[in-house]
Amino acid sequence: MNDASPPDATGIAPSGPSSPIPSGDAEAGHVTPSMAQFIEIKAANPDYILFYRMGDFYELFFDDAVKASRALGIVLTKRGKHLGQDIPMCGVPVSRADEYLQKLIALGFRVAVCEQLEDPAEARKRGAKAVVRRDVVRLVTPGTITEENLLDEGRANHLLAVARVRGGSEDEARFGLAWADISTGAFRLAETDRNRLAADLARIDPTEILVADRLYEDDDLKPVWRLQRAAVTPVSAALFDGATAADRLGAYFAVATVDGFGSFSRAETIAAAAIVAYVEKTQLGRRARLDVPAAEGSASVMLIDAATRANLELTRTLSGDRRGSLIAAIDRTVTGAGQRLLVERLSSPSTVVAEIERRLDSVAWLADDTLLAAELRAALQSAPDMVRPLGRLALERGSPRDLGAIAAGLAAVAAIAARLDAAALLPDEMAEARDALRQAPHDLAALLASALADELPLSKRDGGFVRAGYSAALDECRELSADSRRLIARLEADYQLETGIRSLKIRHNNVLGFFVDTTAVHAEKLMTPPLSARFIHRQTLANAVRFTTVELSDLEARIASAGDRALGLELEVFDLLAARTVEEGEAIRRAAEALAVLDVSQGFAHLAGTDGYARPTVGDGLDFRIVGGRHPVVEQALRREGGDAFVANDCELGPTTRDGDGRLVILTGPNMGGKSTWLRQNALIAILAQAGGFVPAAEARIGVVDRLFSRVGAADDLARGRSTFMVEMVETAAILNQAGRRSLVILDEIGRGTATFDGLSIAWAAIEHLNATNRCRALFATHYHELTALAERLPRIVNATVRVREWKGDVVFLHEIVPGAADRSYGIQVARLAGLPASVIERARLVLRQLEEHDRKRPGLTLIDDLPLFSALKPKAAEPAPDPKPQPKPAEPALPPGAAEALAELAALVPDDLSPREALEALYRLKSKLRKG
Ligand SMILES: Nc1ncnc2c1ncn2[C@@H]1O[C@H](COP(=O)(O)OP(=O)(O)OP(=O)(O)O)[C@@H](O)[C@H]1O
Repeated sequence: MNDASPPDATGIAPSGPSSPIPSGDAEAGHVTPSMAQFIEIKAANPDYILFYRMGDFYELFFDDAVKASRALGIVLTKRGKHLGQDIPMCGVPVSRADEYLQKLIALGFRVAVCEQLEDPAEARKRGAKAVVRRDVVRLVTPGTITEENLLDEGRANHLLAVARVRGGSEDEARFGLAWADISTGAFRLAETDRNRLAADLARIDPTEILVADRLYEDDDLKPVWRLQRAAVTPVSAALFDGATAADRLGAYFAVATVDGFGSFSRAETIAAAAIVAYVEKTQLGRRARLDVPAAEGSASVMLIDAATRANLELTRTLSGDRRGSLIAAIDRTVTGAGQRLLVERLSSPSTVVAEIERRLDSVAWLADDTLLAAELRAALQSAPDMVRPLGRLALERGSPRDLGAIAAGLAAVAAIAARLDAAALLPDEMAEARDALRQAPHDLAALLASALADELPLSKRDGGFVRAGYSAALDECRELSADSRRLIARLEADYQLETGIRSLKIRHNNVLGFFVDTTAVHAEKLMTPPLSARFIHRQTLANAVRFTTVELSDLEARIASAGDRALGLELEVFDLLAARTVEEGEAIRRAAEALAVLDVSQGFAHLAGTDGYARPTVGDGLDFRIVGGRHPVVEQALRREGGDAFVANDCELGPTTRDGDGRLVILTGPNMGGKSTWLRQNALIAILAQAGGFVPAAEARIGVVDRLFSRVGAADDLARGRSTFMVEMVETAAILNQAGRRSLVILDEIGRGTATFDGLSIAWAAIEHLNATNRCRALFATHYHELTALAERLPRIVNATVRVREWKGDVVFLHEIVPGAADRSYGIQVARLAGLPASVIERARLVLRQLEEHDRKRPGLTLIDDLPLFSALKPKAAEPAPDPKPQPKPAEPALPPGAAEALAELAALVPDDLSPREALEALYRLKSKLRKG
């Protein structure tokens, strides 16, 4: 489809006063005033695609046109020449600009919207060559959008800045993170280090990341930027200037010092100042309302690195869909704000037991009082989002519908507050929410309800949004305009009578305004005296002739002026209502947050009721005891398919002794038995519990997990030149280097991507390291049955397996996890189920029998049994102490007879002195020596 405007589609002559581009005959080297204007505006916004307003189109030129036409799939054309070269150009109609903006923003582009600031007629008054005044009115970037249709209702839109503050050495660099959602005003800060940086970015999941140029080019950080889904925007180092950061931040919030906001680290303050500077820059003087920044103690959230987050499919699946993710399975919220809060809680599960308990108390209370929960749910369903409309109103980008949303939201707030007032003894979190609802500006709600019409237009310029009866002056204007319409109807009847033309009509269009319309047959009559004195000819078409009259023109002027006046009055009412709403912004925002909290709680309570989720017990110990646990996503999928029910399974990872560390379970079992499912479900249960939700289990007791690691599934990362095995090893390295005593680690089939013995050895050593050095709670699924021997030697390691039943040579999966070790993987049976040709299966059985026979004769485990214990203890960083027990020398391999003589000759050979033929002969000689010996 060709959406690009043709070169003259603007209706403005290419070389006319409003065109920045010279016409085709412009001389090479000559720059017209209009071209100079374009170049100046573009030069001021070099990093932005410039949407250049020309009449009904936004035109794009030069490189912008090339990039955008490719990204948007619109036709690239050319318009005129600059310095002797064709100027590439494309255009998008103003009426569809949002749609194109959305696409460009989603692709990570930034757009500068440049408008005509005066009518072309105004410009012409200054002279034939005068250029229409234009300027950029808005910079649109992924992290600073506020439009409803550009935002995802259920997702926060975070703009994030990363500031680095160096300490004495490279290792000591600290990173300040500041992130804000200008559509809601949320503004947070955190400090992190190089190790945790990627995990924190994955947790916050921004849409745009700001970094200083130098950081953007930093070799150590480049891989981090490359991994982001967000647009990473390098900006001038001036935005991150440490010396002025606190003052700039204070100036944004109009306070003399930011000390009152809380204690921020230097890195956090610098990042926060970069955010406000960028917001100011992109909003061009309009002040986006942001909350006072709140520092988030990094110790208060469970850290989940990017790979784990992706593998566990928390908020989206590996293929990027919400469907099939954890959030899609457990989300029972009914509002956009509730959904956003749920995503935030799942992405950053708490590690503070008191906070988790507060949330769980609300869920438990609502799960108990199902009647109140149902009423709350119904009331929330009618509560539109208030925070984003409020943000738009504050930025003077609001519409009557935004006011309508606030009005409807406040009505829901009042209803819910009244319902909660009637409830006795609310838990703390809900009581706080109720208080915030009570303090909502209820008089504003009444004002909006009395002022706004039932049907509201998208744009305030369309008018008609003020309710009749609200403003006497407006009602008068409207009556006048309605009256005039009645007068027109009367005039039409009079003209019909006077002319005797029954078919005569008074019509209206945008070009002529009101006119008298007759068929060509009757026109002659109106064009001859005496009627011609009254009816003034305007236009002749094929079947119609159009006239005007003095009365009609007068009436038209009256209607237009009444309409203008009415619209003017409506706009005044709008400004007043918007100003009142923005004044009450704080209270509205608090009420909206309270609704989101209630929505998340009712969502979890609803889920508990429909899906049988239970309240977990979360404590400060190292417990991990799940009874009857299920996988939230797999369980629902099985239910949907209507096949077998999900088999619930227990998991015990708590310490075996009073002050001991948690356990490590080695899970062996058949392919397709349910190993991966079990591993993941236990991680998901921990996340849900610490997010403050009920969990899919009969019982769950969890000692707070501070960091969750997983190594499950594997995919090539060819873009970064990493094979599947390499990805696996990089992720395993991160776990072994970082997991601590409070962490939960799940590892699925470590080492399977390489030769059997290499893989087994790596898996073996990894388990020893987890046991002795990380000392964390861990689940380790493997097909290396040899590893189960470790459970006998290391007390914290236990074996578990998945039960199967063999039936007439087939395998039946029972999906039941039981103590013990598997002796085989049933891989061939699974391959048969998958439809491998019968001949291949038969052959595989034969090969397997032979291999097993061979293995029985030369059992490989003796070597492993001989390995020293605790070999994975961390080596001391200081000078190595002399080893008290010298390591036994590896046994010399027995050499074949004749080898010594052959080796001696080999040592004496100088390959460079030999011709190819002599070399070959030497080789034969050496071989025959070996044989003879
Ligand atoms: N507890 C369960 N109850 C019912 N069905 C289950 C259960 N666990 C797993 N399944 C079913 O079995 C399938 C295979 O499970 P899963 O991928 O966890 O097996 P696996 O042991 O990890 O297999 P492999 O070793 O081949 O990777 C799942 O897709 C699911 O349909």
